[in-house]
Amino acid sequence: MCDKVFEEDATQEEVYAGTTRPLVEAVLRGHNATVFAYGATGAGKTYTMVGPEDAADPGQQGVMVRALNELFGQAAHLGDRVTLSYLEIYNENIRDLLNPGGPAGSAGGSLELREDQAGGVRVAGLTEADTRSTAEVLQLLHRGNRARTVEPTAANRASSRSHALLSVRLTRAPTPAAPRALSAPSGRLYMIDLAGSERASNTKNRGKRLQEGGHINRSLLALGNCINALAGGARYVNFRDSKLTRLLKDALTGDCRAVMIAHVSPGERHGDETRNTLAYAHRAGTITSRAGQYRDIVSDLRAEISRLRAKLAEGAEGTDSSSPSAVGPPVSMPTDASTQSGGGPGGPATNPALTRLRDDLVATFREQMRLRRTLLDIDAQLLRLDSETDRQQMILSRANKLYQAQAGAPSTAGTTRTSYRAARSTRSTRGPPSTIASTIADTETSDGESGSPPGSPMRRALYALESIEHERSRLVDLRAKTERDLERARGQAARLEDELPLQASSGEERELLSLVLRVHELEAERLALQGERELRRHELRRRDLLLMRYDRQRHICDEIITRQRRLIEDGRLSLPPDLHDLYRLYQKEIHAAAYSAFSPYSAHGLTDAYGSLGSTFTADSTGRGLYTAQAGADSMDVRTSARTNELPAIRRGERMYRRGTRGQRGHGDGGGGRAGDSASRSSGRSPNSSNGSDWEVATLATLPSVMGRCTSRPSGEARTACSRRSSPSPGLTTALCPPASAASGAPAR
Ligand SMILES: Nc1ncnc2c1ncn2[C@@H]1O[C@H](COP(=O)(O)OP(=O)(O)OP(=O)(O)O)[C@@H](O)[C@H]1O
Repeated sequence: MCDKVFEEDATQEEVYAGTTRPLVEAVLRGHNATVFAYGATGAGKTYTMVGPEDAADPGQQGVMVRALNELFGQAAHLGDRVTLSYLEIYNENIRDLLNPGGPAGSAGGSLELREDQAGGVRVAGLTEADTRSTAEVLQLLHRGNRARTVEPTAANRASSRSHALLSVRLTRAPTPAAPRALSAPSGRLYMIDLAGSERASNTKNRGKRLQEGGHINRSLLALGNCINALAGGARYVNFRDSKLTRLLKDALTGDCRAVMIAHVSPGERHGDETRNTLAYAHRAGTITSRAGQYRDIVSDLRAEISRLRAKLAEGAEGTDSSSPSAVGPPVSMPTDASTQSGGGPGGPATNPALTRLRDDLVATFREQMRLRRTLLDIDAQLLRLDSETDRQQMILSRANKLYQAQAGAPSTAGTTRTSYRAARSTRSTRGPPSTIASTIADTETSDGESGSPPGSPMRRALYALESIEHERSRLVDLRAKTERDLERARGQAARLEDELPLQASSGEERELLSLVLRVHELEAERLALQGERELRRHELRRRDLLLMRYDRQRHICDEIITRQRRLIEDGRLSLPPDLHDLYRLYQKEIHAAAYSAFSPYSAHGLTDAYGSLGSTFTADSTGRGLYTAQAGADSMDVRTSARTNELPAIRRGERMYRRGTRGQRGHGDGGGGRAGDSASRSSGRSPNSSNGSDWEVATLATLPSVMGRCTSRPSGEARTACSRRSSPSPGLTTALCPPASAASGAPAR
């Protein structure tokens, strides 16, 4: 669930290094990044983000101070400009923590949110402090922290009653002191100390405190809804429900890496809050989509292009302005012949050292291209495995229920579910899939009593999951190795570029750089296209899964209605007229659907719908997933049952109708719709991409990844935290921290 968990004795430095340092590095490379502290009141969010109020010991300083120190240190070194703003949202009012009184004329210091034409949100009148001195910026931060709304509650002696948002913007300005000027775009880091979620019964808040708690919970709920929508891949996410979500829109979408540090208290009495926090963090964690990694690869490449452009522009400054455009591509793409023979971009080079350098440069960039494509390929395979895992999980949980019902063995099913959930959690921590193996062993040993019979859907799903886990850990390792190789190749290219001015005249140097730039540009376009194509495929798989899920939900609802009706009829209960009308409407609907059910499309739809339980997944030697469809229920059975058992049969008919319609719409091939769909999945092709159908496909808006930090109570209960994933994917991260009641002497909750 969490990418990293921090033990109770984890130091502030460890938590910072495990969660936020990679974000600071990303910001220095021109990305946007966000770190949130989330958790119940008193769980230690402010301690993590800010540090204790009287932190004389630098070791106690929180994430904000550490990140600012590091950013300012690097920025001063590079001559970059850093600006900072700090605000709080208290009772849905925005207050400038660097200027708590607000600008003249503001109502009680409350600032307004304004939307610009591009849909971006800004806070009117918010102070953007511009400083190059680390000491000064820390002073500003402390001043802002002192201005925050803090009140004592039963749960926390100094409870922050507001959400605090610290935003640091890094701007690369071209100055003579900054030789790498324009080498990367500007980046922004948001650091957010959310107010704690709270239960009135625990906090014993009354009056004003209770009202604050209501605002806090409402905005956290709005944030949770956005997270849920993003995690579910929704096309429309409602950020407008609270000021917090409006402000965080940029941080939650687009090219923004994010870490959520979820704070929990492992004490038993905090069980409910811990569970809620973990569920919230887990949901946030699922926003992290591998989809974001495509954009990451491409955006790194684009940053490299900007750097090369800047370098070319710098080189052009001192040369004749009538010479060929320094930034434009004066050379054509290298052909294999030209690059291999040493024939350069501008004709054969006479200087052997320069020829060698050019060949090395081209070879290094070719290697980088190859590695980037490999990364993209691995990500595509991982995406497929993610979808397949979800599918097999659904099959498993369905099969579990069936066995529970048939064998009357809730204990085994329960064990399987629990074990599998644990097994699934090994996915993110890259642990061995041993839990799945032991679950399989469990079900095997309990055969005949309550376990699943050999060859059953449950057993097949477990085996499929086991092979998926093996494949996933192989791919994750391969990805890590490829990233290391890419980093090495980048270093090698940088060294060769540094050697260029020594070996080449400025004209030759610019030509070579133009060549490299052009290669990068073409590569970026290619990768972007490839990535978007893969995202569309993923979106189609996600929608297929969603349809399966809806089918399941409808099936359960139908079952409930049928049984309730039986109860009503058997007990001769009289119905309220409106309910009676609803039943009639329902009956009409399913009858209408039943007629359509026997359309030519139905057989395919039904086979696919029911066959889902019997389909299996295997991975071939290249790691690509193969689907093997197996026969499900056949349409004759259903027609028979339609006569003998009206309600359930009609329900099935309706499902057939919907499937048939979808297949027809997607492929324009009538009854072959779903079959075509299955076939194209088997071959790894998207039905959508293959025929240019009119399906609308939404691309997931993703955060890079979610990290978590869980700190437990200082009194000896665990302090735990979750940290960022190994791969630098964009997303949200989550973490957990302890309530300070023990340390602070606040009353125990
Ligand atoms: N890891 C820790 N080590 C030592 N003390 C801690 C730790 N975590 C929290 N505390 C202490 O616990 C108390 C409560 O922590 P804090 O104020 O950070 O909680 P919070 O989650 O921000 O609560 P709220 O949401 O109510 O503002 C503080 O006195 C803090 O110093």
